[in-house]
Formats: sequence, structure tokens, C-alpha cells
Amino acid sequence: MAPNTHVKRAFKAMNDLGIADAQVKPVLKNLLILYDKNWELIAEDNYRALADAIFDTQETTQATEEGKGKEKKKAEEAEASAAEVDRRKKKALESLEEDEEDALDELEPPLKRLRRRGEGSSALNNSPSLKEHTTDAEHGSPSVPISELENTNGHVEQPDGGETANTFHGATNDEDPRTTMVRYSEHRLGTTLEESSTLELASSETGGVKINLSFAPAIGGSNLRVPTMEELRRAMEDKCLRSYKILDPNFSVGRFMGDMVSCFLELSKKAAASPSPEKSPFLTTNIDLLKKSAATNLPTNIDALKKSEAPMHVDSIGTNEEAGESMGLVVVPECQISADDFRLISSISDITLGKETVQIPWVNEFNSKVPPPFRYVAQSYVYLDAAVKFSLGNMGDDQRCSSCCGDCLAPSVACGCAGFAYTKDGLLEKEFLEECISEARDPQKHVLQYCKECPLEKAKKEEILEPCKGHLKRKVVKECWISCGCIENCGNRVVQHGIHNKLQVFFTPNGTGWGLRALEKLPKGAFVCEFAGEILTISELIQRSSEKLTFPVILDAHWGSEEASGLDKALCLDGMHYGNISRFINHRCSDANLIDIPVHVENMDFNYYHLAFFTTRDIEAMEELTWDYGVEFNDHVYPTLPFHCQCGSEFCRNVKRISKSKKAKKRA
Ligand SMILES: C[S@@+](CC[C@H](N)C(=O)[O-])C[C@H]1O[C@@H](n2cnc3c(N)ncnc32)[C@H](O)[C@@H]1O
Repeated sequence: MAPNTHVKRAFKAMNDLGIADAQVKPVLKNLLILYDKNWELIAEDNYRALADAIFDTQETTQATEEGKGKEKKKAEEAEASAAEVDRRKKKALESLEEDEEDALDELEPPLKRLRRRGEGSSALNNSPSLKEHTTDAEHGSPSVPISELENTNGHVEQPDGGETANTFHGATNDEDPRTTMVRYSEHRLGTTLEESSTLELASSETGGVKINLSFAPAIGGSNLRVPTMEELRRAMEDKCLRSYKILDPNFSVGRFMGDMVSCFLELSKKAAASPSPEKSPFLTTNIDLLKKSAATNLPTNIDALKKSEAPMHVDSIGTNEEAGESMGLVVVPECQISADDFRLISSISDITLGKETVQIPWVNEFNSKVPPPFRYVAQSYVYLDAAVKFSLGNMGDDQRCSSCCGDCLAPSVACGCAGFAYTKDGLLEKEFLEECISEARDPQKHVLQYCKECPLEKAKKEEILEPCKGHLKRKVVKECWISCGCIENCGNRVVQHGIHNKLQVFFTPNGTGWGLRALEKLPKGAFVCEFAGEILTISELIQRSSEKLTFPVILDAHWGSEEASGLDKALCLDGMHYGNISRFINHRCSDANLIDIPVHVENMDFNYYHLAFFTTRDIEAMEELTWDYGVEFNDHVYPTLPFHCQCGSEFCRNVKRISKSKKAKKRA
């Protein structure tokens, strides 16, 4: 691609985030030097590195300017008058007025602008009007009650007719007679708060469930000014954009808070319906944790709630595994999680962070552990040296079906792709699947290919190179692709369309850590997910495995062939650091309910870049999904940490090995 095109694309991606060219240019220049003009890296993840660098630069500049202005500000602070407070308050109140919004557009943080782009649709039509709160000064109460929340039409939002969750509160147009506004008193806004106060951020309709923010001016400093809700909302949205790259135009902190209240309500209703106290630990845990938070001087309620959404690396936090403690809310000291870990944290409702077309939640019903941090990728990426090549020009006629047209699996189309691997229901053909299962469970009965210099043997780096143990000439699915004349939803395109079943990552009760399960019944031959991760050469994998934990699979299609020989051509996938949900699939010896099958999508040569999991039998809802990693527990070819297999299968190779060695010891 011409350099100019790269640059244009980078500018365009940043413009879409609301970042002006002038801000992009200097940062991009530096990044190009830093990344040695590697555009692939820069463009990765929709120019994430560039966006991060711009935000970091902005933060640094801001911090420098803040430093310079500190001294000056101190002097000015002393002169801060009630009139100034009035002016700010008025501005915040007016900021939501439609006609002013356009004028402010350029000054607004990018997220706000993005959000407003969607306002013609549902996003802002449903958004609540913003209000101020009154203090209960007359009654001497330190808490700040809020009124019912109304939408812009003046109606109380009641989506399901029951108790509803209100959302974040902020400034509103105080001239609007339709709104019922409750305000902070001028006095409260402009003066020091003597006692500890609680600011209500969101509330259910009856006030049964609330999100409060506690603040104690006595501790925080005597010149605290309570920000308006609008100020707080803007600052939060800006922060969300910068820290977590929440770019959905419909995202709003208000909704987020409201959703949190709704979820809490729903869960507590469910828990109340459950007869067993163990099944409703949410509230008790909450209280316990808040007690702990108070005892350990942890941040207040809102932080505790924020952290409940924030899984962290089990090793990097002080997890609490006292008997019976639920995962409902987890409070951990902030200092024990790094900023990077925090970014890798997966959402409890969707571990994919929106990267798949379906949401995949996670749950831990046994202890307070949370999934390990990793970067979720829906498709594989080349790490560094792997020669992953596919080009339309290099695709020979023998590598594509010449008769693809319409839906290749439709009865009227006599296409060579029909009946090869998939049925018209998108399942694997029975015969094809059975052959794959037989290959995997009994490889010795099938055709093995032998390399002259086996990459796997070479990888062991032993003094004397062992002969190749043989590689299966595996059956491969060939999907139609853009080079075919068929339609996008042709029945011979399954894996490339991604996950579509309801799945869940869960903490297993049998000592194998996290696992993956189906939340609905799956028929035999159904596609579940791909093994996505980083594509590495074997030598890169060996190097990596000596430094850190890996979870690799070998992409060894046709390794016996001349072209494929050599450590740098033999490829593998590592799903440990960049990966998808397959990194949670546990091993089961021999009779696993998933099988991994190579899939050709873009290329048909000796390597394949897609390894997909299909069900080997019908699966029940809530059943754990497992696959046979193909490990032999007595060899160390597989460059991952050995584990003591707990699969429970009657064919468990680990159990057999243990009992064999016990017998041998007895005989000796
Ligand atoms: C790819 S990860 C699977 C997800 C993993 N359970 C987790 O908690 O992240 C592979 C690791 O899971 C554990 N594991 C998988 N299958 C197992 C089994 N049958 N028995 C014991 N441990 C297993 C081992 O620690 C193994 O190294």
C-alpha cells in the first residue's frame, strides 16, 4: 500500500474517534519511528496503539500544564467567589440545551460527540433529563436524596412495568415545567461540607436499590466543591473513552449506572425466589465486602461496585476464598492491580468485550477467583516471523471451485462444494465428522507422513535428532471464500462467520480451573468456535515457552511435504496472551465432546491458519465443552506446562500411566 494511503487511513480512524489531524500528526510521526514503520502493528485493533499514544500525550501535556498552573491556581483559589460557583453551575445546567449543544460540539470530549451522533435514534431519545439534587440540610441529614427520574418527555421510565432503574443524575433545563427537579441548594454548592455526605448516583424507582458515592470533606480537603452531575458525567465518559476505549455511540455512564441497578434488582429478585441461602449470597456478600472495605479503608461503595465488574488476574490480587464467599462482588485493594491488567479485564457479561457477534459471559459460583487477563481476539494474528501468505493471484484453479454460485449447498446448485463437509443446516456431514473423530482417537490406524527433519523433533534441541514420529494427513474442511462466485451466506461458509451459540466461561468444580460450557443444547457436528491466537513459527514458540506460559496448538497439516519443512515454516498458534474463548476449553482424554478440525478459508497450501472446534455428539445445556489436547503425559513435546489430568474419562491416559508406573514399582 502506498505510504500516503496508510497515513490517510490512520487519520481517518482517528477522525472517527473525534481526534483532529493536528493532534494525530506529531504522535503518528513518533509512532512510525518507534514501530520502525510497521504499519501492520500500527493499524492493529483499529489503530489502538495510535489512539493510546494520542491520549497519553494529551494526559502528559495536561499534567505539565496543570503543574505550571498549580502555583497560580493556589492564589486564585483563595479568591474563588460564590459568583464563580453560580456561573459554573448555571453553565452545567444549560449545557444540555439542544441549541447550545451544537456550538459546544468541538469542545466536547470525543465520547460525548460520538454518543450524540446516535441521538437521532434510541440513545438520547431515551436518555433521562438531567437533574440537580437537593440537600436535606433542613433535616440535618448528610445524604442527598434524589427524586424520581424522568425522561425528556416528562415520563418516568418504566421499561418493564415493575420497579425501574433510574439512571445517572445531572443538570437539566430548570425552566422546563415538565421536569420535577430537585436541586442542591446554593449554599451547599458553594460552601464546605462539614460532615461526610452521600451522593446518590442512580436509584431504582422506589429507592430500594441505589448507587451512592460517599465523600468526606473533612478527609478529602476543606475546599471541596461538589461537582454537578453533568460535570461528573462528562468527566466519567471522557475517562471511559480514554481508559477503556468505549466507543459505542450509545454508551452513556447514566445507562451504565441504571443497568447496574437493574441487574442488581433482577438478581436479588431471583435470589429471593431461591429457597437455599447458598444460592442467594449476593446481598450478604455485598454487606460483608462493604464491611471489609470500611475496615481496610478501601474506596467507597461506587468503587466497590466498579471492582465487582472488574475481574483481575487471580495471582495478582488478594483473592478471598473463604468458604461460601460468592463472586457477586469482589473488592480488592486498588494498588494490587496494574493499569494494564485493568485494561485486560473482561466484562462479566461479555468476556469478548464485544469482539464476537454474541456475548459470552463468565461466572464463578465457587470462589472469588476471576478469569486471567488476556487480550480477546476473535481471529488469529501473526506474531512476527510466521510466513502467513495468501494472495488471490497465487490461488491456482485447483484451489478453488469453479462452479460456486448462489448458495453452494442449495439443492438447485450443482456445486462441488455441496455435501463435502457441511449439511445445509450448517452441521458437519456425519461421515466426514466420524472420519475426523476416528483420526483423532486412533491416529495410528490412519495415514501418517514422515518429515526428513521434523520441526517438532528439532524443537526439542536434543544432541541427536530423533526421527520424525509421523504426522497425520488430517482431513481438512475447505470453505468457500471471497474468491468464489457464491453469496456471503453460502452454506459452505461456517467457521468464517464466527461463534453463534450461547456459551459461558465458568469456574469448574473439578479442579481444572476455568472451563467453557454450552448454555443451550448443541447438535452433533455443530461449529462452536475457532482456536484463535497468535500465529508463530515453531522456533518463536520455543523461545516464548522458555520465558512465559503458552497455550499452543501445532498447525501441522502436511508437514511431511518438502515445502513445509523447516522450523520457520512450521507454524503453531498460541492462545495464551491473545486468544479467544478456546483458551478456556479444558482437556479430556479420548472421549472429549469437541474435536479440532483444520479449516482452509483463504489458502489451500501446506499450512492452514484456522483450527475449528465442532461437537462430536449432541451436547446438553450447561455441559462443559472439552477437547483432547493430544498430549501424552509421559512426553514433553507439547511445550506447555504439564498438568495432572483430572478429566475423569474412563480412557484417561494420565490415570493409565500412573497405575502402570505403580504396577512397575510394585514388580520391582
Ligand atoms: C488452555 S488452559 C484451559 C483453561 C484453564 N482451565 C484455565 O483455568 O484457564 C489449559 C490448562 O487448564 C488446566 N487443565 C485443562 N484440562 C485439564 C485437565 N483435564 N486436568 C487438569 N487440568 C486441566 C491445565 O492447567 C492446563 O494447563
